[in-house]
Amino acid sequence: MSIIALLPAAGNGSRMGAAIPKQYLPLCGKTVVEHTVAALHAVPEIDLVAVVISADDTRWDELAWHGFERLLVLRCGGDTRAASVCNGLDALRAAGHDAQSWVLVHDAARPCIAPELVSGMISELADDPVGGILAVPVADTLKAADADRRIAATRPRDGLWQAQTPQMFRLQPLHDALVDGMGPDITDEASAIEKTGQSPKLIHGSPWNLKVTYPQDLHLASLILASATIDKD
Ligand SMILES: Nc1ccn([C@@H]2O[C@H](COP(=O)(O)OP(=O)(O)OP(=O)(O)O)[C@@H](O)[C@H]2O)c(=O)n1
Ligand SMILES: C[C@](O)(CO)[C@H](O)COP(=O)(O)O
Repeated sequence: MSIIALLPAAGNGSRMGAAIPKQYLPLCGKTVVEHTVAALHAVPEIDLVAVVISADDTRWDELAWHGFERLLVLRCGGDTRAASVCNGLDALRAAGHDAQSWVLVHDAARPCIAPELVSGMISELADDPVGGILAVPVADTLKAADADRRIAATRPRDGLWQAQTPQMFRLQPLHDALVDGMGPDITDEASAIEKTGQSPKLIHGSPWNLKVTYPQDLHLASLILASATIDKD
């Protein structure tokens, strides 16, 4: 049974407000997506790194991908992240990948993921009947805002976690959950699985595994990657 990383990379990055999709923005000498692909490709347990890009993506082919012998590009991005993931799962099944293959869906916009964190996740979930996600417990006090951006209420944070990626589920069950549950409330793979009545496992992630969403996130990601390089030296 193979273990596949599936990277949705077909977004427009509207919240970043850049002239190009954020996955192609420069970060520490490469592009965001190159860092993410390199990190997942460095996980020894992963047999294939499949990247979902838009059918009209013109930037992917400008990058140098030699040396990534387990890399597959799927030009089947959809109108939403969930649609891109679903299309990618369809393509993997059509290519003959086993329905029970483990698939780790990871945002291309999370370039600081540590390969050892992914290996630990794979080991912890290897025999899990459902699958699970990387996440971090909420550490800040949570406030609900009113229309005037004033505090309307304080929300209890006990037991709350912030979901990250990878999110690891079996190929066909994840595909079917996404197809059956597709809607604006499905912002990650786990929410589709939860809709089927199953409870994915929470695996401790890292605050460094941030999603590059706004301009300040790119600066933070560069500091994280630079410090990771220093730690390795
Ligand atoms: N139709 C989409 C939308 C998003 N994604 C991918 O899903 C990941 C997380 O989504 P998000 O951070 O929301 O990226 P964007 O949709 O590009 O950003 P925004 O919502 O600000 O437009 C990103 O790697 C993005 O490329 C995708 O593959 N297909
Ligand atoms: C999947 C995710 O990264 C988990 O936190 C998040 O839901 C993606 O949200 P986005 O609005 O598509 O970036």
